[in-house]
Amino acid sequence: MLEVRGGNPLDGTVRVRGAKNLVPKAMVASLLGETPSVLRGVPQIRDVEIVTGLLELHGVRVASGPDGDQTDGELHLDPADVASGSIVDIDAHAGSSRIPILFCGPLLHSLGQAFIPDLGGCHIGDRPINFHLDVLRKFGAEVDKTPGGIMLKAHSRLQGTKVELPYPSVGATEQVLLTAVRAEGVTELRGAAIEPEIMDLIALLQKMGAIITVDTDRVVRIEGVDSLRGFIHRALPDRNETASWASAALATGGDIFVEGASQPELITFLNVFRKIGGEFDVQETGIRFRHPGGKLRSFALETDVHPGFMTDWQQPLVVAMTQAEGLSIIHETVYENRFGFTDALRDMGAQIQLYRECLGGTPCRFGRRNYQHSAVISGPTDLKGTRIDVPDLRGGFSHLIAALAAQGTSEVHGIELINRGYENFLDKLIGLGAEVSA
Ligand SMILES: CC(=O)N[C@H]1[C@@H](OP(=O)(O)OP(=O)(O)OC[C@H]2O[C@@H](n3ccc(=O)[nH]c3=O)[C@H](O)[C@@H]2O)O[C@H](CO)[C@@H](O)[C@@H]1O
Ligand SMILES: C=C(OP(=O)(O)O)C(=O)O
Repeated sequence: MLEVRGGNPLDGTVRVRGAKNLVPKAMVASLLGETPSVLRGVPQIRDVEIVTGLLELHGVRVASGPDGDQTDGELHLDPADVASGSIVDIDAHAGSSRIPILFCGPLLHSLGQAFIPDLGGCHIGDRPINFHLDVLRKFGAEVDKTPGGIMLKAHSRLQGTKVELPYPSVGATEQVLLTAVRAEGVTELRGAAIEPEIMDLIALLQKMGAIITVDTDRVVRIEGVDSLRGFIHRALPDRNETASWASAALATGGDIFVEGASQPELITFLNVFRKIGGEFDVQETGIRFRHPGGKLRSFALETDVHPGFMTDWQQPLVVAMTQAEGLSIIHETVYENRFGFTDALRDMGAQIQLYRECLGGTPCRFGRRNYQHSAVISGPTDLKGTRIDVPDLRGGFSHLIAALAAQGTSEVHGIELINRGYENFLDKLIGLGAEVSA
């Protein structure tokens, strides 16, 4: 439990390192190499710990670089002794993260079999894995669902195939990439996701010797090769953590320099940030975000796949939007159930109404299906401290920002969920002047 005394602007500098949505996947990719890999910019977050544990269970030696992992976050990954882990030990990771599903392709190539525990991740919708399993079957894998997870077998080398994703899923695109690079023959993927973290994964796989072409219209072609070598790679910075700190600056009337933030992956976010009334300054070593004083402006937006407005930015920004003048509208088109965190904001005094209709120009998969996936926020409203139970990663960070923007004291329970994607967030908050005590 964290006690948060709100009402003061957050002011100062925080540093972001490698992206939560790339680093654990890059670690999985090291399984594909015949020589060791070096990954830099690795943050100390729970998802990295989970994947480290899973890799070690499969015989990969994982060690920090010469400076520990303090400055450069360097990780050495040596897959020389890859072996099947014990199902009981692997199963202990059930429900921990979404990354285990990406072990399928690399383990099938190395060992001909894989056991994948049930996935975890944020509870923001059903999050099925049907695309992943369909794709793996197309490559020739035998897939059996068991009570504790999924058992996969490859009786011979996996074969390149043609895949068309019904929706540009990030994870399913990564599944195809990590499987196709060592399959026999060519794989053509249509309907691919093209998020910056996927492009960074492709860059890393290319360093390993993979042959991957990204064509127009979400088409990716992969020519399978017989073997790959290890990589040396610096992970792209975490654009989602950056957007979270930017929203924290706006919500609390503060001024935060995010060291390590990179502009190109944030163009869409920066446009919205400016339109709402926030100011930013892109510098050589990062981006400064600040509330310039005066009133914030309401705004209507729809979340979407890249290059649209990233769904993971939505939750922290909603907190800032409770401070904007007039009606703001958010249509969530990626997840059917990502507004649960607004209950706590309403308890704090925010005026947020949820709707089942698509409140935006883009008809989405959730229209007429009884999901509350649009929100109307009426502001500005004063927020007051309350007791909050953290529901998930971004929702939890958003609740912290709300507690810091609120008058009075809040009790925030379950903050350990936030560690899954925000490195040292408590120290960072304290460094920004937040009054928090555990
Ligand atoms: C670890 C990681 O990188 N997580 C990110 C990744 O999640 P993740 O890779 O899980 O998200 P996806 O892009 O796969 O999911 C998008 C949508 O597709 C649906 N879907 C997905 C797979 C499938 O087999 N069947 C299916 O129906 C999902 O339920 C969801 O509605 O991309 C999301 C969308 O940018 C981000 O919010 C997450 O932060
Ligand atoms: C939804 C998220 O993550 P995950 O896919 O790991 O649950 C997120 O980072 O906001």
